[in-house]
Formats: sequence, C-alpha cells, structure tokens
Amino acid sequence: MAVYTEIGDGELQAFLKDYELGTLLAFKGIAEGVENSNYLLHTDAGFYILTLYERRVKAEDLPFFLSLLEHLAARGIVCPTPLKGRDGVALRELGGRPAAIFSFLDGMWVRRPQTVHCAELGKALAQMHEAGRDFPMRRTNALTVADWRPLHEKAREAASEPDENLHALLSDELDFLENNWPKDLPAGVIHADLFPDNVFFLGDELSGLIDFYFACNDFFAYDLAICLNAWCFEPDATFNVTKAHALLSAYEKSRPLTQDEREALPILARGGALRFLLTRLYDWNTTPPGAFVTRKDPGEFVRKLRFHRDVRSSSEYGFDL
Ligand SMILES: Nc1ncnc2c1ncn2[C@@H]1O[C@H](COP(=O)(O)OP(=O)(O)O)[C@@H](O)[C@H]1O
Ligand SMILES: N[C@@H](CCOP(=O)(O)O)C(=O)O
Repeated sequence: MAVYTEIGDGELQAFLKDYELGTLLAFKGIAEGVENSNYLLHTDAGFYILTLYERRVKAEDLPFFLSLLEHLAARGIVCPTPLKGRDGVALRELGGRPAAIFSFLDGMWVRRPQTVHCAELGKALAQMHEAGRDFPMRRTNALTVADWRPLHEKAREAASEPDENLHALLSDELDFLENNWPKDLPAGVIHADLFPDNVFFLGDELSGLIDFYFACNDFFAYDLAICLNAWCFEPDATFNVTKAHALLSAYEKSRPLTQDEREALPILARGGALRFLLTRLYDWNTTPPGAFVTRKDPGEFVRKLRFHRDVRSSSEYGFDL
C-alpha cells in the first residue's frame, strides 16, 4: 500500500493498548498498494498489518469488508483476518481514519506471473466464489457500468491537458458497454481487484489473497475477466492464450462456467479494462503531491482495451466461447 496518513510512535503505542498483541518493537509504512495506508507492525508476539482506510473506501462499507474476511477465513480461504481489541471490536479509529489490524500473511506477490501461477489463481478464485455463497451481507458494486461515464467525466476534468483521442475512444466504448452489458449471469461475492499484487505465493503455491476493498456482489465471470486482464497479458500487451487457458480450466474444476458466462467473457473483459483504465486515469491526475505511493499507468489498460475491441475470433482468446 501507500501511506497517506502518518502515524507517530506514541499514537500507535496508545492505540495498541486496546489489543493483546504484545509490545511494539518496530513499525514501518508499506510503499505498495494504492488505496489505503498500511503499516507493518512488529511486536514481541509477531507481525501484523495495520490499515488506515483512505479516500475511496466508504466507512459504511467497512463492516461488509471485515465480516467478509472473517467469513472467508472461516471457510478455509487464506486471507487477512481482522483482529479484535480487548472489547471484541475490530474496526477502530487512528489518526482520524477508520483503522483495523490484520493477521500477517506469508508470501510474496509475483512480478511476472507464469502459467503455473495463473492455474493457482483460477483454483483459488473459484474456491473464493464458492466460499462466499452463504455470506449474508451484500454490497453493490460501486464501479460498474453505470458508474463509468461519470468517472470518465471526472477523469477528463481532472486532466490539465486532456488527450482528446483517448477520450473519444472511451466515449465510444462507454456507448457500446452501456448498450450491451449482460443483465443476468450467475452472481455472488467477487473480489473485483485480484491483480498479481493482491495474491501471495510461496514458491509456485498460492499462499493468500489480500485487499478485498473492492469486493462486492456482481457476476462471478466479471471477476474472472478482471483476472484475465491482470494476469494473462505480456508486457508488450500481447494476450497469452496459454495463461488464459490455465486460469479458466483451473477455475472450472471447482466451478464450471455456464454457456452464457463463457459467451459474455469478451464484453466483461472490455468492461474490466475500461474500469481500471478510468480509475488509473483519475488517480494519475488527482493523487496528492508528496503521497508515498506509486501511481499506476493508465496506458497499460488502453492497450488491453484496444486488444479486446479488435478481437475478431475466439481463437485469439485461446478458449471456446
Ligand atoms: N495481511 C497481510 N499480510 C502481509 N502483507 C500484507 C497484508 N496486507 C497488506 N500487506 C502488504 O501491504 C501491501 C498493500 O496492501 P493492499 O491491501 O494491496 O493495499 P491497498 O488497499 O492500498 O491496495 C501489500 O502489497 C503487502 O505488501
Ligand atoms: N489494482 C488496481 C489498483 C488498486 O490498487 P490495489 O493496490 O488496491 O490493488 C490497478 O492495478 O489499477
């Protein structure tokens, strides 16, 4: 993650008095991530992650996220578990932000995912979808097709010199997606941001999923499409059909796709590409100066979107539609 809110030693020590997590030995801000402020805490009882929720996370959504993590962990999905204070409450406040402490997960994210990682991801994604089926809370996706046009407007307004060719492309894509977005596909709790930096591995084995702060109720196949975009393109923007096949076939071992889901994958992938392109474009122009964060390149998703728009045959995806 990034660090937007700085925390002092004394403040953190006082905060930790409400927990039974031992004595603080050291702590440091984590540079990775984009959305929230994260710190690695080292106490004499072990390692923990402290998260302070920042601008895009709404306070009213936090009970959904924290309960979801508890629910998934109880069903064997390896994800951060919210830790409760002495009063039994996990969601607290620190530095003027909502805050919570989580279990630390071992592993590293993979910078250049290979086919074996895509297969592990497919298996874990299907298991997560199944584990979420009996989760009783609901959260509407706040970044779905109806939200993209207003976000496009905001991103365009935020740019000091808007790229009019790009905005024409986005406008055209929005017209297409608004008219063709699927209405009725199998749905449930999805992660909605399962990029390589949110999946930990120990060697070639998946060891945990993190960063559930876009999780919501939406089409399962949309989650799969987000993963195809995030994991199956090479740095030169070519689509790797072997990785896509590995991801899909591992997913289908636990949760076979319906024919409607399969046929919807190309448009879901277009929508997924546009969604991340828009948030990256907006963030590019609005990230506070001096924030301890690495902005992500919107151009990567322009190239992915163009690929999907140009596909003429399912063989370009490497799987039957
Ligand atoms: N439970 C965890 N265990 C270990 N490391 C974690 C954990 N949660 C977060 N991290 C570290 O913090 C980084 C950012 O976390 P992330 O949830 O992706 O932040 P953001 O919400 O800002 O995107 C991760 O890349 C990882 O290094
Ligand atoms: N995965 C998104 C950005 C969200 O950041 P994260 O650190 O919360 O995954 C992207 O790549 O645009």
